[in-house]
Amino acid sequence: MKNIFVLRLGHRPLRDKRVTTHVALVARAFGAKGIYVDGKDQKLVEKIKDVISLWGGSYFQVETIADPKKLVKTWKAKGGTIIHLTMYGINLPQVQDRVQHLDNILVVVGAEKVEGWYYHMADINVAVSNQPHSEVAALAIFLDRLYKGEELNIMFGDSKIKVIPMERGKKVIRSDNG
Ligand SMILES: C[S@@+](CC[C@H](N)C(=O)[O-])C[C@H]1O[C@@H](n2cnc3c(N)ncnc32)[C@H](O)[C@@H]1O
Repeated sequence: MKNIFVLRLGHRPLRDKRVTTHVALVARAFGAKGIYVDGKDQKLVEKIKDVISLWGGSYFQVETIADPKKLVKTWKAKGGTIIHLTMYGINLPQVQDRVQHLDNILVVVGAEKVEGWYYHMADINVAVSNQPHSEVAALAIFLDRLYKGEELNIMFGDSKIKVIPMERGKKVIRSDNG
């Protein structure tokens, strides 16, 4: 698994609760090692930790941070790459070969308008099509191209619950008598 972290900018606890939760769930499910959320929201952190406790992935870090610019500067100073997902960037098919060789990426996604500073600091501003849509969709497709689809087979060895895939119906097994 690559060293991929997500930085979710501009989280507003009341308005963005659901979308930021989905950004975090996509990050965990599709092969990131953690998420930094710009803003204070302990409830959100607890919610993601509850999912991790049941579905596994205890390595996945969830942290709220007060100074996202410091994180970006530190990430770059340590030799990591900043990928900012924005509809104004270079469309993903044109940069995916370059991106697939990278191991150490901070993927930045916004909520509302993202400050120009992030566009300048990014090593690549990547668009997932040049049409407006959602940070959840953009992150999912970015991770899928980065891992060439292999993230869909991800297994969490420490999960307490496991889905038994079937064409019809729902079956899960639990190892914790829950
Ligand atoms: C709802 S959009 C807000 C976009 C906002 N109007 C702006 O100017 O940045 C929230 C986030 O979704 C992501 N996003 C939306 N459309 C995208 C696209 N086509 N490609 C990549 N990321 C996208 C970006 O990270 C963006 O900051």
